[in-house]
Amino acid sequence: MSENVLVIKHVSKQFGEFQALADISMTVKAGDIYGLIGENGAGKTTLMRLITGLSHLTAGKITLLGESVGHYRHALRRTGAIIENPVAFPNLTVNQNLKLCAIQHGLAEPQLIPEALEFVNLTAKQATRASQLSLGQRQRLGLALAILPRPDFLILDEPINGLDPNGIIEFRQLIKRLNEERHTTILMASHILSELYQVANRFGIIRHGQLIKELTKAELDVVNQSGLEITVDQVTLAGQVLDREAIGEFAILDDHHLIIHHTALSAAVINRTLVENRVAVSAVVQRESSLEQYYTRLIAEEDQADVESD
Ligand SMILES: Nc1ncnc2c1ncn2[C@@H]1O[C@H](COP(=O)(O)OP(=O)(O)OP(=O)(O)O)[C@@H](O)[C@H]1O
Repeated sequence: MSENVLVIKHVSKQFGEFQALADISMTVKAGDIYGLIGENGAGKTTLMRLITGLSHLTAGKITLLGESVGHYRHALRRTGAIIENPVAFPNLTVNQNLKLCAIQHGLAEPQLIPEALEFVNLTAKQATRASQLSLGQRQRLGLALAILPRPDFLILDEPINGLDPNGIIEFRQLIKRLNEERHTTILMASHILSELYQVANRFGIIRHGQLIKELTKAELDVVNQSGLEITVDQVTLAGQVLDREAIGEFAILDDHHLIIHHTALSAAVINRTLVENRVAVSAVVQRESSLEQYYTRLIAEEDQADVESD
């Protein structure tokens, strides 16, 4: 697979007089879980509809799996999508829905249906009508339909909307497994930023139809000063030890605190390394990043800039 699964260049979308998307450029790389963030009406669904050819571009270019939108030959067959609502037919059973989907995609491999059912944990419900499933089960059926052809790329618009806490955790695990076990690249929009933070490795923030920020999870962690915060007696010496031992990326916060943003080592190993090198460590605390905090701050700054330019 080429390194870039999706390349969006200078894309705009106009509905009559209304500009829903303005000059969006972004790239989703193979293996990414790309989190798309934005308030209601920002343009996330519109962008997803353009990518899947459900709606036409006003300007710009979209390349999906090496093919240009409007000229897709194989790209859509290699892409699964849940946009707006799950697509199951309510009066058909779970199994019938999957069979119909297999026929629509021209899929002959008999193992694909049991495999998709098992993946989303719906095997026991295969004879149940879609209308009789719980919301969480319906969302999982939607996912089973989207992953049935074993797509390379998956587009999910608000997949966890309305799910209870257990449903959200289950869905998160499914997304991670798809990405890790099947190497599926995923573009996912969600308003539940704490969830998005836990699954995505890159984020794009859309506001009023414009992509105002794109950043990796690692960049977010640095901006938010999240990671392992360590309290020491001599911060300069501790910094030298971390450097010498190549512990990971870190920043000195003040005379007694430093924060390690990324490391492959456990807190216990880092603690021992510092102590063995004559640094007294009095606390090691994991500081969590908050995507929500970052997003709220960014939007407030943009709103302020808008007011000042008026
Ligand atoms: N077919 C259409 N005709 C006119 N305007 C539209 C159409 N589809 C979307 N819009 C407008 O485009 C803007 C972007 O809508 P979109 O559904 O993409 O937002 P969103 O970011 O997905 O929002 P939400 O988080 O509420 O799903 C909205 O102002 C919406 O009213």
